[in-house]
Amino acid sequence: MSKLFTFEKPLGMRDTLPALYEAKQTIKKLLASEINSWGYQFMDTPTLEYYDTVGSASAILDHQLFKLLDQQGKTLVLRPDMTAPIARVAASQMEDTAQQPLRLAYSGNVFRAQQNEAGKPAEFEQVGVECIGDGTISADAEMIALLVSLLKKVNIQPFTIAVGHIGFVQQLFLEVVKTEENAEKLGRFLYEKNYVGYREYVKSLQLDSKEEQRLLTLLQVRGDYSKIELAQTLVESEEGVQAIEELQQLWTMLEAYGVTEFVKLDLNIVSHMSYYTGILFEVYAGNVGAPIGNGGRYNQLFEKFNKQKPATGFGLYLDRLLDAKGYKGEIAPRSLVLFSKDRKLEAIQYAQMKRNDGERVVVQDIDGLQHIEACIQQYETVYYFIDREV
Ligand SMILES: N[C@@H](Cc1c[nH]c[nH+]1)C(=O)O
Repeated sequence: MSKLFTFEKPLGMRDTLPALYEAKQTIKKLLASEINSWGYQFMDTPTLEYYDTVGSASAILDHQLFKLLDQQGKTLVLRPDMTAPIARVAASQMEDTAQQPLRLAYSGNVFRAQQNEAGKPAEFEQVGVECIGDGTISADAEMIALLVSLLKKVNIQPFTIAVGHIGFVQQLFLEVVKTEENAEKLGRFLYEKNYVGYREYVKSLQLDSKEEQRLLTLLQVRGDYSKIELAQTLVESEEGVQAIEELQQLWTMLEAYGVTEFVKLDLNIVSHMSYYTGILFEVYAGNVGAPIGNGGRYNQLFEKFNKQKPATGFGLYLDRLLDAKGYKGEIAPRSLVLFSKDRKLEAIQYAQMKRNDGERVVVQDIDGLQHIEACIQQYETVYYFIDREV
């Protein structure tokens, strides 16, 4: 085995060096305090879950799961998202009716295997919330309003939240192409944001021109809220009409929150998570090409845990959030107390006093330094406790 190989990391795994670590901590603190102030409570779940329960409930493609065996031969997965584990806990250990709806939050690493060196991480941190047990549109609106609050808090400018409705898209597809299979194919093009492929596929279906036009017009239902009128012309079924009504109610709530300037309508959104059932959304910010966060309503996930509970939530991708902020990798300043052995006591006591005042202080024996000048330059302030000439 070559020596180089020993230093390589598995595909998609990354180290976090101090500057990035500190930047993440700072952002997480801001997010957590805002999330707390909306009454959400943070919790944690294990990194490993059973494949049969959480693994299959999480709605991530099977080949993206990291699988391993425990001592009993049961298949485990590294959690590919936080929503399914939290649903497992909520379904089995948080049943107290007085506490419903549950407002839970998390900050944790999730794992999704990558197939090639596309530079995509296979382990990444998400900060998110879940509102469990509330089926009202008010809960959907709360998600979007909370997101706006968080993005303002961490000072990300500009940002947009694109809001769609997976029920609407599915209904339209079923009304026109009739079979689940064809509907799924259409959905896959939208999920990949491959609009050219979608158009070509629609044409290949050889529908009558009115029906073809319905599917093609869907691509135009993206932009400001007035596009809802176009959406209204596309569906006939009760479920389709209900989806439109839900979006209308949502906008009324978003107006009440005063956040509509940050929101646009996008009925082309189809998520990578298959558990969404209603309103869903994606957050875009800065120059980052992929969404920095996403979420939506998932009213059927709890069936996997033998419960009936409506729920909604979202997750923010911490790395992408930092990218959007144009993070420069600066490290918070530290001071240096440099001492020679004869003055060690003085140095240690001085450093302790400074630490008590909230300063970040390194205490360093000068004999332990190979490059004194270079070291000193790393610090904003240097306190000398040295008798001899430096
Ligand atoms: N777990 C979802 C985000 C989400 C949280 N709640 C609802 N959706 C994801 O990783 O994409």
